[in-house]
Amino acid sequence: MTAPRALTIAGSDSGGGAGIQADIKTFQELGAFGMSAITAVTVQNTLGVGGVYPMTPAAVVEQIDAVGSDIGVDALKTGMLFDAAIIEAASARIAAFGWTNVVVDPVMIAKGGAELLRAEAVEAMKRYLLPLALVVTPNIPEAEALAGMPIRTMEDRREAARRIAALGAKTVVIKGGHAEEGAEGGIDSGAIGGVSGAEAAAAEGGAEADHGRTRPVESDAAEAEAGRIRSAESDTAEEGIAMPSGERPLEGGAEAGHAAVSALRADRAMPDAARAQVVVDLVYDGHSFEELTGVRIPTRHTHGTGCTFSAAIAARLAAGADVREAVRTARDFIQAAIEGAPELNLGGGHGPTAHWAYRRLKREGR
Ligand SMILES: Nc1ncnc2c1ncn2[C@@H]1O[C@H](COP(=O)(O)OP(=O)(O)O)[C@@H](O)[C@H]1O
Ligand SMILES: Cc1ncc(COP(=O)(O)OP(=O)(O)O)c(N)n1
Repeated sequence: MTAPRALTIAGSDSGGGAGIQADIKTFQELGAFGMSAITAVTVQNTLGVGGVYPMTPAAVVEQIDAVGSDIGVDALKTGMLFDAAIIEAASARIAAFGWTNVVVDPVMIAKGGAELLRAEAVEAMKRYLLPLALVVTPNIPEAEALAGMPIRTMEDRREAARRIAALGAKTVVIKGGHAEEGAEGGIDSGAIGGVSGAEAAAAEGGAEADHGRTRPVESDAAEAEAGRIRSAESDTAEEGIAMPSGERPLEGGAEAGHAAVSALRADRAMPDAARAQVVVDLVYDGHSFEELTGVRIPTRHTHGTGCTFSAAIAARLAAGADVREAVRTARDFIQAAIEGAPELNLGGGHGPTAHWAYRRLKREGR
């Protein structure tokens, strides 16, 4: 019996908040032994990306082969892959090793605007990598690029998830960090608007941490029978908001955010301003949708959130969790990490998240 083994194929972030560094920290926090195949070295801090030095595809392959042939891999994630040649080479090795616990974070553009994937490489990602993905975790701009459509509403998000699943990914998680949930007309049909760093910074300090964390919004017929608010059992059925079994209002802290998340589950009629206080990740397994809702933390310290989220999924898969459990744990992990970010207080720009926060909450029994 070996320890859970997790590999990241991604870029290095000298600032330590994203990329390989975030992945290895996350693996460690969740009890997986972390390994890396570095695709590019970025010159990066909280203020942005100052340079990108890609590896050759052969060097990436050698790293993958070195760990795959000796140590072994229970789950892997991909992050910044930079160009089509690296995507094609890495995909070929993943397929050759027969690895199936594959989490693809289709990193394209850093929050500061730097290009981490060449635009022409999107086609290679769709062709070579997505068919190998057990889970793919695009943010909204990435989902737009992969699905080839704009995303303004939750129904758009569902359609984009269907299109991305059709490319071969078994589970699609369209993350909501870039969305202002239900800014118009509700979470199910409302427009999705970008949240700028400046807006987030302006709002910072407006709410303290929520320790209630992720509340799944199920879409399944059994839940409906149990008297949930609304449900959908499949892609074709009505999809909507339902209250998970045993659900109680969130407790303690971030009162406005709590109220928004609770209202979202209990009553679809709520002010737009309140809806903007939730963050929703949409999960699609090819059959049904699930919405994971959490309190939106008003902070600019979200550097590396996508890397951390996907690494947490991979770590849990490496330990034997199923996809559903892995994604939920990852959502809780990133929520805790963002809540803990202000205590780090690092850098003058978009600061990193606190990778140890989830473990600390667990240790405290929360
Ligand atoms: N302000 C926030 N408050 C709570 N969770 C957030 C916030 N911003 C992002 N997240 C969560 O972090 C994860 C990464 O989301 P996102 O920021 O959309 O990805 P990326 O870093 O790839 O752009 C998702 O689970 C999302 O729900
Ligand atoms: C080396 C490297 N890889 C990925 C990213 C992007 O990280 P992500 O979590 O998607 O979000 P931001 O860091 O851009 O906020 C990165 N910056 N560097």
